[in-house]
Amino acid sequence: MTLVAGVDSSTQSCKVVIRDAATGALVRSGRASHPDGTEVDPQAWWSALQQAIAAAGGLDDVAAISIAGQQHGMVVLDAEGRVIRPALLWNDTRSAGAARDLIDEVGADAYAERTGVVPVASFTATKLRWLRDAEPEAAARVAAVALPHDWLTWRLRGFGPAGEADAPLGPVLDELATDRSDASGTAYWGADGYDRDLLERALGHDAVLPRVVGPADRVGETVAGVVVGPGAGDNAGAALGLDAQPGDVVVSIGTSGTVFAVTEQPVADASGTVAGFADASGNWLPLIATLNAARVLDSTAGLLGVDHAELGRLALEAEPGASGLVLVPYFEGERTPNLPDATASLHGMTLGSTTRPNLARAAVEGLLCGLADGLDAVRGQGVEARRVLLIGGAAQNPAVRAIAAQVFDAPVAIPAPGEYVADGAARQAAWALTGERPGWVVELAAELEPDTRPEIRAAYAAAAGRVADAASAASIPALG
Ligand SMILES: Nc1ncnc2c1ncn2[C@@H]1O[C@H](COP(=O)(O)OP(=O)(O)O)[C@@H](O)[C@H]1O
Ligand SMILES: O=C(CO)[C@@H](O)[C@H](O)COP(=O)(O)O
Repeated sequence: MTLVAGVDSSTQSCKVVIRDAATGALVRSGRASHPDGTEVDPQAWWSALQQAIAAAGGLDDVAAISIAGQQHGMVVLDAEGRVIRPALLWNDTRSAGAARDLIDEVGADAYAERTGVVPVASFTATKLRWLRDAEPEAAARVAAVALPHDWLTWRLRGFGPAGEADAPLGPVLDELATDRSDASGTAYWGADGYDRDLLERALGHDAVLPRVVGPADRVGETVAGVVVGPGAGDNAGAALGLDAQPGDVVVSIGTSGTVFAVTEQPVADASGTVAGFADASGNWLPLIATLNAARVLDSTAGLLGVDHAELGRLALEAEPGASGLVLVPYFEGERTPNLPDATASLHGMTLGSTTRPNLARAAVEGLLCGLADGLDAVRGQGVEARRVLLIGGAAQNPAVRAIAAQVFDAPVAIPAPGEYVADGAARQAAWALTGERPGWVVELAAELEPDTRPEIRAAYAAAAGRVADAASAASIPALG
């Protein structure tokens, strides 16, 4: 049996799956946690990757590996291959002002046309601009800019800072490599490749960027001779892992909430709502992302003093609409809509509505309504949604599944529990190894017909609209 490995180095953890290259059967798996915070030393990801590989039984009998990972994180390296400062992650909003500055200088239309995206705080370019302005000495030392999966792939192949025992090949920056999907989340890459003018505007000078290789290209080998594939951004990895087809819209509820589909044509939304990313198969991946997803439930469960199972039971005890209680869940600011400084708010509190079941339900409804707005936006770019494929940690919750069928106006299919980002990376590893895209079958655990309750989204839209109005009123300077 030929084995391949796939990795998801995500925000909260590193997951490794090892599968039979021929059938896709899961042979073994492992995971390790990542530190909390929106600023993380990449060394923690490297340690977690090694722990997760060990927990999955190691790579001695594995023929190929690919790494998918959280998108956009800024990993800056000096000329000796050392990480200059902790990486700023996709959910770090300190670069919101830098995003506005870049749009003012370049224009939203020009950004959308050149890169498929309009900068928001999540994207790498804005983090580089923040570095240039806030930490100019660090910015001046930047010799190369990588993303989390690019850097891990480089380290796995034996490159790294000079003198490190686990980096025998040293700091060869030109050996950094990536794929289209992750490059497309930088806001300095477009269909024609890197846009060096946009990189220099952001960072203040040119730098080595990872070579962008094709979806099935090998980027090299590990020191032990395991073939290494290009890797991918995590959402593109999930689309590949699910083998998403036209008509499938994937909704992922992990640390981020994302809504995306694979399309043959690129998207350029100058409003910036839908990001026109690339996918991991040579196509495109229009996507919206929210900053507040599974952790809305983590937080609400903590507040109620219950575990996820009990939170779900409570939520299903309440009526649709939670008797008027609405949670607008912008705990970490928000990206869609673009409200980086927002905080979460609870609306419709009365003596009658303020119950534990209603609060549990309002949390689930709030996070799903944000994603339903995202589904509308993705559809607005011409994407057809014949069904929603619901994945990510929170998709395991029965209340999330049932309420998804009430909030989304399309059938909801729940793939069998699995790590679809890591699975996509494993498919890519098999593709790089054999030259053929695997045809592994994805099983469904459940299929739910729409049970649409429009009152849920109507109440949410009213409350979220008030939050957006208050934010824009606060940003208008007073007269006189
Ligand atoms: N049954 C559940 N109900 C609700 N949330 C859950 C459940 N199981 C896991 N989660 C949450 O899902 C998140 C992890 O999901 P995952 O897709 O692995 O995220 P990421 O890939 O961003 O690290 C955690 O916040 C975890 O608490
Ligand atoms: O910013 C985005 C997509 O644009 C996020 O989807 C990140 O890629 C983080 O993913 P998870 O850790 O939530 O899977």
